[in-house]
Amino acid sequence: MIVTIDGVAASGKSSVSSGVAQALGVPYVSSGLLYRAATLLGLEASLDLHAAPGLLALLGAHPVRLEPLAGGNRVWQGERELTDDLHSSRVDRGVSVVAALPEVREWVDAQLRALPEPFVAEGRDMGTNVFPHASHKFYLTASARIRAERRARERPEDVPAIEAALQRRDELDTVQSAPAPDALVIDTGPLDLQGVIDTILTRLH
Ligand SMILES: Nc1ncnc2c1ncn2[C@@H]1O[C@H](COP(=O)(O)OP(=O)(O)OP(=O)(O)O)[C@@H](O)[C@H]1O
Ligand SMILES: Nc1ccn([C@H]2C[C@H](O)[C@@H](COP(=O)(O)O)O2)c(=O)n1
Repeated sequence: MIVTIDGVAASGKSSVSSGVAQALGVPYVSSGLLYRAATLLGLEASLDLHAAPGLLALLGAHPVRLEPLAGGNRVWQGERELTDDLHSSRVDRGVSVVAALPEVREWVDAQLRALPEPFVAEGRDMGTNVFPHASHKFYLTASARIRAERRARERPEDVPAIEAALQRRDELDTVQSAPAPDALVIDTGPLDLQGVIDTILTRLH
């Protein structure tokens, strides 16, 4: 069984996927972390993030591994854990560029499709491109302002600045971020986190 949870930036994908996965007793897979890892490593190596060959050579020479767990994902490059370095504003600024590269998307998709079922997969195109035959598909939305207010509780930045950054990322990610025609679209604005999780669990039972 594969459950896909897609949505725009900061819509709650990771938090909701973790809650659903824990309730189901299965791992959840955060596809965005692989794009973030490629971005971080490219930045650290001072590579041109627009150029796929250098990024893929780097990823091939030092493979990145996603460890999906129900409570959260951990990302490794050899013995080095990258997880805590993947949600910086610096990575946020570069990741859409990396995620726009077809070769990098193929690299991510190959890793995701190799994972053993069952799991919950979250991202932008899990229900459309990566797992079109998933048994249950969901798509999370909320206004940019609501998403920014939620993110502001995590990061010491002001809400208008976060809102503008989220809107920029929404625009940059538009191509791969459309909901699957058979996905249930959930406006999370009126719901708290547990409310979104419960909405999904109700549909799964
Ligand atoms: N329905 C909700 N009500 C209140 N807070 C929420 C809700 N959903 C998520 N949050 C909070 O909003 C913040 C962003 O959520 P989360 O990181 O899961 O989003 P995301 O879509 O995975 O983000 P990104 O696209 O950056 O990976 C977190 O602090 C999370 O706890
Ligand atoms: N399946 C996916 C997952 C993520 N991306 C892009 C879009 C984001 O800009 C970036 C990081 O994702 P996040 O951690 O914010 O969910 O990666 C994508 O194109 N496809």
